[in-house]
Amino acid sequence: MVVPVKRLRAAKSRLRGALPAVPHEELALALAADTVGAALACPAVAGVLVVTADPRVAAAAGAAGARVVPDRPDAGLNAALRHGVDAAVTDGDRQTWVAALTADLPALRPAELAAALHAVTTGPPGVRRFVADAPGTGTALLAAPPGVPLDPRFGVGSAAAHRASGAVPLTGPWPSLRRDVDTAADLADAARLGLGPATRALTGVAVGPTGPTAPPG
Ligand SMILES: Nc1nc2c(ncn2[C@@H]2O[C@H](COP(=O)(O)OP(=O)(O)OP(=O)(O)O)[C@@H](O)[C@H]2O)c(=O)[nH]1
Ligand SMILES: C=C(OP(=O)(O)O)C(=O)O
Repeated sequence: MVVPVKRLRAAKSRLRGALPAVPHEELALALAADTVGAALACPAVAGVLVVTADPRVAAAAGAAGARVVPDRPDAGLNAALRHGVDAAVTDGDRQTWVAALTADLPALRPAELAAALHAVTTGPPGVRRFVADAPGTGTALLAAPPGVPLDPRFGVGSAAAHRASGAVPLTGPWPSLRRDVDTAADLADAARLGLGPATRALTGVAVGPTGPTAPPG
């Protein structure tokens, strides 16, 4: 599972100011930490490889148990993913699926990721599959079977681009996988689903099945 993370000072620009009391880089780091933590906790994930040029992201991901490879300078997201997949396939099991997961999924639940990956890896052979984000325009997860290039086409309108490239969209009851956080409204939606520990610590809001509650005191 390859997780790309942009340099924190440039990451999540549309989210800047969403939590006025929190430095923006801390929020971007927390989103990535919760995404990586959920992927590492998912029994269906053999290993997590983070592609980043950011030293703080690299340190946190490495400490959590991910493998880290450096980004290609200024090459962009899809080049980072191709680089990460090359590293994963070279060092890992060539008979396994590879997948890309965006690093802005702070509500991600390991069980939902496992269920999605089960759907990804069953069905007609030889086909790339993807899970769109909640609006249906972007992509949260893209996966390729053994021997098939991932051919990532992330960016604006990536769901359509992935579909046009032959990847098959999957839908299922995986709201935490689809809830990427680009804006303050997305973060509120993620909080309603239940944030991971790093992002929850920054928001100071405990979120239960009935919705957000203010912290005590
Ligand atoms: N390694 C790496 N990851 C990237 C790069 N560009 C984007 N990403 C990651 O790709 C994922 C999806 O990107 P976006 O949702 O657009 O996130 P973003 O670029 O941080 O957010 P905006 O600044 O609001 O566009 C996130 O996990 C980003 O951290 C890049 O050049 N290199
Ligand atoms: C890069 C992507 O994220 P977003 O559209 O959320 O910026 C994508 O979905 O391909």
